[in-house]
Amino acid sequence: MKESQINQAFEYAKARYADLGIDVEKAVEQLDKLSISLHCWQADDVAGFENGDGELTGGIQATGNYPGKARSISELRADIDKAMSLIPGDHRVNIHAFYGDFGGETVDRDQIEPKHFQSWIDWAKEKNYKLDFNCTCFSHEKSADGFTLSHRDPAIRQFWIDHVVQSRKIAEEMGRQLGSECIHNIWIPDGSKDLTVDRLLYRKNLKESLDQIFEYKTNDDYMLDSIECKLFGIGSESYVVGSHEFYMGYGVANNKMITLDSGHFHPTEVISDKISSLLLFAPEIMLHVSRGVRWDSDHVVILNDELQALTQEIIRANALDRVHVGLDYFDASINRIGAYVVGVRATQKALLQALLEPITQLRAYEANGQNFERLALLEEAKSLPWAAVFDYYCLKKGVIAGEAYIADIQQYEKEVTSKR
Ligand SMILES: C[C@H](O)[C@H](O)[C@@H](O)C(=O)CO
Ligand SMILES: [Mn+2]
Repeated sequence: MKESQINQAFEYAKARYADLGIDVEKAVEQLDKLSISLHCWQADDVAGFENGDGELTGGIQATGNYPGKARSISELRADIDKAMSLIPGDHRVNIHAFYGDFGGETVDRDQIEPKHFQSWIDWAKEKNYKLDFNCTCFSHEKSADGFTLSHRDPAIRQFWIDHVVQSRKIAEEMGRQLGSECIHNIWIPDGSKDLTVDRLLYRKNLKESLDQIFEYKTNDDYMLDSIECKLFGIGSESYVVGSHEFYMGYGVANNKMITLDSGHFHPTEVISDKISSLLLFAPEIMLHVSRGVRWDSDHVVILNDELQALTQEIIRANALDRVHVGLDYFDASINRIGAYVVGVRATQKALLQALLEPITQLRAYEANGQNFERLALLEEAKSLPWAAVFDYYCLKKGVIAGEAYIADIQQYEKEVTSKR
């Protein structure tokens, strides 16, 4: 796309949106302030760097064997840098605890410390990224029977409690050094393949473990806690301890942020409609935007109806300061850098569309009971020239606009990832 074409299309878009009373420049400014948290685990199929051949467990699976996955911290960082170069704006990187820089040492999960993540912090500082963090309660011998923080054995529970406390300290240090609150997310795989009779016992254990974890007080200026539910996993089809009701109850009772992962609910259940409810009861929301296809399959995020509904709900609720947008998928069947870029750009496009929505008029129609008019304008808004505004935003940020980024990723594949 030629620069002149982009500018010309933008001028038309600006005028078209102005007809509807929408300030396109303001929407671009707002979009530019929206940081998306890029999950580090797409680049290496959730392998981590504790030990090279560790099996991925916890009921999640990265399917596919596309060549070129990152095999080391430096390869992973280079891939993220490449993806970031094709995404307009300043963003965050979301790291799991088993991605520590352990320098060849064996450091068990309950022993991890901020020093094992200093090189991540230094890299983030240099590249102007902010960081988010997660404890890793899977892919470990002490989670092999499917239970961690809710385990029947108090010694195993204590091991995972210690791990999560250490992880929260690391998150706090990341936030302190980078000057931006690091969100620490707790997701655990605990659950059973088949009918479980002592459901209350495990949930009681989990509640007590969380209480103990949060007894360690962190500085809210540096880190924020979030808790993530799930409906089922592979091998935990019948029972998951940390269900939606469990964490919603815990979060509301204890003033904790709730993480909503689009893949963690019934196949036809959407998270977009949960936002306006949760905002009334929970302090903040973290989103793990994913795309489940038939199950929590973690497909690459695309600009589909649910992504649009999700961003509309955030913008309509004026909740950009309380809803944090992160991605969570791991597709090992396609170019992994491409997977990042497609997912983040789709999320940005959805946010932009939502920012450009003729909301004042839509609200007026709704208040007057003019439901045909509301429906018609919602339909018309879908084909307004928002794509021209996104191309302009890319141009303004010095990032390739349109599909031309495909060739750039192909080049990186030829020169870098195909040689791994
Ligand atoms: C790597 C995990 O997928 C991630 O931490 C967690 O958020 C999840 O969604 C598990 O299904
Ligand atoms: Mn998730």
